[in-house]
Amino acid sequence: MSDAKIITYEGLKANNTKESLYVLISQKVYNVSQFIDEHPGGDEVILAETGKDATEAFEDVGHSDEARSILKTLYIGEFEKDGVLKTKSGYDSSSSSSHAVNTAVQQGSNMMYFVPLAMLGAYFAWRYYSSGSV
Ligand code: HEM
Repeated sequence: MSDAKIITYEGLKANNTKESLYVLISQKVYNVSQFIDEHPGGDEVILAETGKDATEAFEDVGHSDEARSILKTLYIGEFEKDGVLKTKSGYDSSSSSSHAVNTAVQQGSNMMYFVPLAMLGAYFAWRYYSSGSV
């Protein structure tokens, strides 16, 4: 892909009109202007990601292979290698917020152990009491 068009951070930000709406997914840039009206998930969710790195938003939804093949038809070019989005401090704040998400997920998985254990405990307590009374 040596002849791929390179889109800079500024280019990504500048193409934010109805005619050319660029989103960044996995270091590739896509023009979604023709697609947003047809998006099954609605235009707002994509509009919220234009000019930004939409990789997480796109992957979190668990888009189908069909969605990925549509994506290919919208391809514009590659995002500049050390694009500001990856290195600028502005990006750090979003990565620290994703750290918060990771922590929440870890806490969530602790709960995943706790809840079945609590239910098991409740079950044995119930068995203990009900066997005593019968
Ligand atoms: C620009 C690239 C995108 C393409 C080509 C695309 C394509 C699609 C397609 C084809 C579907 C139907 C279900 C499927 O096949 O997976 C879908 C659903 C959906 N998309 Fe996207 N999408 C894009 C970006 C996004 C972004 C950035 C978000 C942000 C959160 C998003 C949120 C959703 C949601 C929530 C649904 C589920 C809608 C529902 O089932 O009610 N999509 N998308």
